[in-house]
Amino acid sequence: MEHTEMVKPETLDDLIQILHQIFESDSVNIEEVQSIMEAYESKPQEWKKFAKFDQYRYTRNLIDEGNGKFNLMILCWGEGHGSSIHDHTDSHCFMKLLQGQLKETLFRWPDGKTHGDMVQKSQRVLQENQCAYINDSIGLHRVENVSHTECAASLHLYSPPFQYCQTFDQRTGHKNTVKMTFWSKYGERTPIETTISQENN
Ligand SMILES: N[C@@H](CS(=O)O)C(=O)O
Ligand SMILES: [Fe+2]
Repeated sequence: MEHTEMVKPETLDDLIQILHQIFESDSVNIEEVQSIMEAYESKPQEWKKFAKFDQYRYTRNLIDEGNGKFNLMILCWGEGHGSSIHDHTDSHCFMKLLQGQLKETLFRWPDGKTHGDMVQKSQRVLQENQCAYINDSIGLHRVENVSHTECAASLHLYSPPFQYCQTFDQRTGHKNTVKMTFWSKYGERTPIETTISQENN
């Protein structure tokens, strides 16, 4: 078994550098990535240049393209913002809380036969610095900042990177394919004309 030394990332730059090393290998060790991301202690001054909020919905802000192996981004959740129920296009999804709290609700994939409400599997509240993991074999999820007074920020790593996902109607299980866009890249707001496509919320 390949063995990578578990070093604690002292800064966000450190974390990014370690992630680059880990993803040089063709196989992803889920526990390793999860514990490295969890070990980074969030310091807002290191990531605030990427964290751009919108009044109306959560934003996706690209930080790093991981040599084509992964996309690393900060998602910014205003008070009451949430995602739709969605899948992760057969990728690994790691999600680390940088600030605030997020409620994650897991759902079963609709089986195409039964009608009506989608089946909820579990629910949890993710705390600062915690790192969650999901993929399509675990299920679907919805993520929400249920606070009416605090915003939240989360660091997401997707491998391999993807641009489209499926969203689901909780009442019927019907699905739609949506293009996911970036509100900003490398700290710069994405030009308006490229953000006209539908977003995942
Ligand atoms: N997977 C979602 C965020 S979340 O709700 O996990 C996205 O990338 O936009
Ligand atoms: Fe997600």
